[in-house]
Amino acid sequence: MDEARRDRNRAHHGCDHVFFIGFLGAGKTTVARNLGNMFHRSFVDVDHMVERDLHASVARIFETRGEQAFRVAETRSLESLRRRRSLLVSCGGGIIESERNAVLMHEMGSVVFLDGTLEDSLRQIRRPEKRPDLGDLAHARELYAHRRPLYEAACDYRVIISGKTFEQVAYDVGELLWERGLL
Ligand SMILES: Nc1ncnc2c1ncn2[C@@H]1O[C@H](COP(=O)(O)OP(=O)(O)OP(=O)(O)O)[C@@H](O)[C@H]1O
Ligand SMILES: O=C(O)C1=C[C@@H](O)[C@@H](O)[C@H](O)C1
Ligand SMILES: [Mg+2]
Repeated sequence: MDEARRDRNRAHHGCDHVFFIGFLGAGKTTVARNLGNMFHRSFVDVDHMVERDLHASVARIFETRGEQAFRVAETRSLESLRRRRSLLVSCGGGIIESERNAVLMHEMGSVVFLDGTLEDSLRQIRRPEKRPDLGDLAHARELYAHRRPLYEAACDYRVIISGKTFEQVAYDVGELLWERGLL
Protein backbone atom coordinates (compact mmCIF):
# COMPACT_ATOMS: atom_id res chain seq x y z
CA MET A 1 0.00 0.00 0.00
CA ASP A 2 1.45 3.42 -0.88
CA GLU A 3 2.00 5.99 1.81
CA ALA A 4 -0.82 8.32 0.82
CA ARG A 5 -3.30 5.47 0.91
CA ARG A 6 -2.03 4.19 4.27
CA ASP A 7 -2.38 7.68 5.74
CA ARG A 8 -5.86 8.03 4.34
CA ASN A 9 -6.99 4.79 5.96
CA ARG A 10 -5.45 5.68 9.29
CA ALA A 11 -7.18 9.06 9.38
CA HIS A 12 -10.44 7.47 8.33
CA HIS A 13 -10.42 4.98 11.20
CA GLY A 14 -9.73 7.73 13.70
CA CYS A 15 -12.46 10.12 12.61
CA ASP A 16 -15.29 7.94 11.39
CA HIS A 17 -17.69 10.72 10.39
CA VAL A 18 -20.61 10.30 7.98
CA PHE A 19 -20.94 13.17 5.51
CA PHE A 20 -24.17 13.98 3.68
CA ILE A 21 -23.84 15.58 0.27
CA GLY A 22 -26.33 16.47 -2.44
CA PHE A 23 -27.96 19.35 -4.23
CA LEU A 24 -29.45 22.33 -2.39
CA GLY A 25 -32.62 21.38 -0.60
CA ALA A 26 -32.09 17.62 -0.95
CA GLY A 27 -32.57 17.29 2.81
CA LYS A 28 -28.99 16.87 4.05
CA THR A 29 -29.44 18.99 7.17
CA THR A 30 -32.79 17.42 8.02
CA VAL A 31 -31.56 13.85 7.55
CA ALA A 32 -28.41 14.36 9.64
CA ARG A 33 -30.51 15.92 12.42
CA ASN A 34 -33.17 13.17 12.25
CA LEU A 35 -30.58 10.38 12.32
CA GLY A 36 -28.64 12.11 15.07
CA ASN A 37 -31.75 12.19 17.22
CA MET A 38 -32.73 8.62 16.35
CA PHE A 39 -29.29 7.09 16.97
CA HIS A 40 -27.99 9.47 19.65
CA ARG A 41 -25.14 10.61 17.42
CA SER A 42 -23.91 14.19 17.43
CA PHE A 43 -24.51 16.09 14.23
CA VAL A 44 -23.05 19.25 12.78
CA ASP A 45 -23.86 21.32 9.74
CA VAL A 46 -21.00 22.79 7.74
CA ASP A 47 -23.09 25.81 6.66
CA HIS A 48 -23.77 26.59 10.33
CA MET A 49 -20.09 26.17 11.19
CA VAL A 50 -19.19 28.71 8.52
CA GLU A 51 -21.86 31.09 9.81
CA ARG A 52 -20.39 30.86 13.31
CA ASP A 53 -16.86 31.25 11.99
CA LEU A 54 -17.64 34.38 9.96
CA HIS A 55 -20.39 35.73 12.25
CA ALA A 56 -22.92 36.13 9.45
CA SER A 57 -25.61 34.18 7.62
CA VAL A 58 -24.70 32.28 4.46
CA ALA A 59 -26.73 34.74 2.40
CA ARG A 60 -24.95 37.70 3.99
CA ILE A 61 -21.51 36.14 3.50
CA PHE A 62 -22.23 35.68 -0.21
CA GLU A 63 -23.51 39.24 -0.43
CA THR A 64 -20.74 41.05 1.42
CA ARG A 65 -17.64 38.88 1.03
CA GLY A 66 -18.42 36.82 -2.05
CA GLU A 67 -18.57 33.11 -2.74
CA GLN A 68 -14.80 32.63 -2.62
CA ALA A 69 -14.62 33.76 1.01
CA PHE A 70 -17.43 31.36 1.82
CA ARG A 71 -15.59 28.48 0.11
CA VAL A 72 -12.38 29.16 2.02
CA ALA A 73 -14.26 29.12 5.32
CA GLU A 74 -16.14 25.99 4.24
CA THR A 75 -12.89 24.06 3.73
CA ARG A 76 -11.55 25.41 7.04
CA SER A 77 -14.68 24.13 8.82
CA LEU A 78 -14.32 20.74 7.19
CA GLU A 79 -10.66 20.54 8.23
CA SER A 80 -11.57 21.36 11.83
CA LEU A 81 -13.59 18.13 11.98
CA ARG A 82 -10.34 16.15 12.12
CA ARG A 83 -10.33 16.89 15.85
CA ARG A 84 -13.80 15.41 16.33
CA ARG A 85 -15.11 11.84 16.24
CA SER A 86 -18.13 9.98 14.84
CA LEU A 87 -20.25 12.91 13.74
CA LEU A 88 -23.08 13.07 11.27
CA VAL A 89 -22.11 15.98 9.06
CA SER A 90 -24.51 17.77 6.70
CA CYS A 91 -22.62 19.66 4.02
CA GLY A 92 -23.54 22.61 1.86
CA GLY A 93 -24.69 21.87 -1.68
CA GLY A 94 -21.47 23.23 -3.15
CA ILE A 95 -19.05 21.23 -1.02
CA ILE A 96 -17.99 19.13 -4.01
CA GLU A 97 -16.95 22.20 -6.00
CA SER A 98 -13.53 21.73 -4.41
CA GLU A 99 -11.55 18.56 -4.98
CA ARG A 100 -9.79 19.19 -1.69
CA ASN A 101 -13.12 18.93 0.16
CA ALA A 102 -13.82 15.54 -1.41
CA VAL A 103 -10.38 14.29 -0.34
CA LEU A 104 -10.92 15.61 3.20
CA MET A 105 -14.28 13.87 3.53
CA HIS A 106 -12.80 10.56 2.43
CA GLU A 107 -9.94 10.92 4.85
CA MET A 108 -12.38 11.48 7.70
CA GLY A 109 -15.16 9.04 6.94
CA SER A 110 -17.90 7.92 4.58
CA VAL A 111 -19.90 10.03 2.16
CA VAL A 112 -23.62 9.58 1.47
CA PHE A 113 -25.17 11.26 -1.57
CA LEU A 114 -28.86 12.18 -1.20
CA ASP A 115 -29.82 11.86 -4.83
CA GLY A 116 -32.93 13.57 -6.15
CA THR A 117 -34.00 15.52 -9.20
CA LEU A 118 -33.80 19.28 -9.48
CA GLU A 119 -37.59 19.31 -9.10
CA ASP A 120 -37.28 17.47 -5.76
CA SER A 121 -34.96 20.18 -4.52
CA LEU A 122 -37.08 23.07 -5.76
CA ARG A 123 -40.19 21.57 -4.19
CA GLN A 124 -38.49 21.10 -0.83
CA ILE A 125 -36.81 24.46 -0.51
CA ARG A 126 -39.17 26.60 1.55
CA ARG A 127 -37.22 29.84 1.47
CA PRO A 128 -35.39 30.19 -1.87
CA GLU A 129 -34.27 33.72 -0.96
CA LYS A 130 -31.94 32.10 1.58
CA ARG A 131 -30.16 30.18 -1.21
CA PRO A 132 -28.17 33.00 -2.81
CA ASP A 133 -26.46 30.90 -5.45
CA LEU A 134 -29.50 29.06 -6.81
CA GLY A 135 -30.47 31.91 -9.13
CA ASP A 136 -33.22 31.60 -11.72
CA LEU A 137 -34.45 28.31 -13.12
CA ALA A 138 -31.97 28.27 -16.01
CA HIS A 139 -29.08 28.79 -13.60
CA ALA A 140 -30.40 26.16 -11.21
CA ARG A 141 -30.60 23.64 -14.08
CA GLU A 142 -27.02 24.39 -15.13
CA LEU A 143 -25.77 24.09 -11.58
CA TYR A 144 -27.58 20.81 -11.11
CA ALA A 145 -26.19 19.35 -14.38
CA HIS A 146 -22.69 20.46 -13.46
CA ARG A 147 -22.82 19.08 -9.94
CA ARG A 148 -24.63 15.78 -10.24
CA PRO A 149 -21.58 13.91 -11.62
CA LEU A 150 -19.44 15.51 -8.92
CA TYR A 151 -21.72 14.17 -6.17
CA GLU A 152 -21.66 10.74 -7.80
CA ALA A 153 -17.88 10.74 -8.02
CA ALA A 154 -17.46 11.91 -4.42
CA CYS A 155 -19.84 9.50 -2.70
CA ASP A 156 -19.43 6.06 -1.16
CA TYR A 157 -23.20 5.48 -0.99
CA ARG A 158 -26.13 6.91 -2.89
CA VAL A 159 -29.68 7.07 -1.58
CA ILE A 160 -32.56 8.06 -3.86
CA ILE A 161 -34.82 10.67 -2.27
CA SER A 162 -37.43 10.99 -5.05
CA GLY A 163 -40.96 10.15 -3.96
CA LYS A 164 -39.92 9.74 -0.32
CA THR A 165 -40.74 11.75 2.77
CA PHE A 166 -37.91 13.12 4.93
CA GLU A 167 -38.73 10.38 7.45
CA GLN A 168 -38.44 7.65 4.78
CA VAL A 169 -35.11 9.01 3.64
CA ALA A 170 -33.83 9.02 7.23
CA TYR A 171 -35.04 5.44 7.63
CA ASP A 172 -33.38 4.27 4.37
CA VAL A 173 -30.11 6.00 5.17
CA GLY A 174 -30.22 4.72 8.75
CA GLU A 175 -30.70 1.15 7.57
CA LEU A 176 -27.88 1.42 5.03
CA LEU A 177 -25.43 2.84 7.57
CA TRP A 178 -26.50 0.49 10.34
CA GLU A 179 -25.97 -2.57 8.12
CA ARG A 180 -22.43 -1.38 7.39
CA GLY A 181 -21.62 -0.71 11.01
CA LEU A 182 -21.42 3.03 10.42
CA LEU A 183 -24.11 4.01 12.93
N1 LIG B 1 -40.12 17.20 7.47
C1 LIG B 1 -40.15 18.12 6.51
N2 LIG B 1 -41.22 18.21 5.70
C2 LIG B 1 -41.27 19.12 4.72
N3 LIG B 1 -40.27 20.00 4.44
C3 LIG B 1 -39.19 19.96 5.21
C4 LIG B 1 -39.06 19.01 6.28
N4 LIG B 1 -37.83 19.18 6.83
C5 LIG B 1 -37.24 20.19 6.13
N5 LIG B 1 -38.05 20.65 5.17
C6 LIG B 1 -37.74 21.71 4.18
O1 LIG B 1 -36.99 21.14 3.13
C7 LIG B 1 -35.98 22.01 2.69
C8 LIG B 1 -34.70 21.26 2.50
O2 LIG B 1 -34.26 20.65 3.70
P1 LIG B 1 -32.76 20.82 4.21
O3 LIG B 1 -32.53 22.21 4.67
O4 LIG B 1 -32.56 19.72 5.19
O5 LIG B 1 -31.95 20.56 2.87
P2 LIG B 1 -30.40 20.71 2.62
O6 LIG B 1 -30.05 19.64 1.66
O7 LIG B 1 -29.69 20.74 3.91
O8 LIG B 1 -30.33 22.14 1.90
P3 LIG B 1 -29.01 23.10 1.71
O9 LIG B 1 -28.23 22.52 0.59
O10 LIG B 1 -29.59 24.41 1.33
O11 LIG B 1 -28.28 23.11 3.00
C9 LIG B 1 -35.88 23.12 3.73
O12 LIG B 1 -36.22 24.32 3.08
C10 LIG B 1 -36.86 22.77 4.81
O13 LIG B 1 -37.65 23.88 5.18
O1 LIG C 1 -24.99 24.94 -3.41
C1 LIG C 1 -24.25 25.82 -2.92
O2 LIG C 1 -23.31 26.31 -3.55
C2 LIG C 1 -24.50 26.25 -1.55
C3 LIG C 1 -25.42 25.61 -0.78
C4 LIG C 1 -25.74 25.99 0.60
O3 LIG C 1 -25.91 24.83 1.41
C5 LIG C 1 -24.65 26.87 1.17
O4 LIG C 1 -23.52 26.08 1.45
C6 LIG C 1 -24.31 27.96 0.23
O5 LIG C 1 -25.50 28.69 -0.03
C7 LIG C 1 -23.73 27.40 -1.05
MG1 LIG D 1 -28.40 22.15 4.72
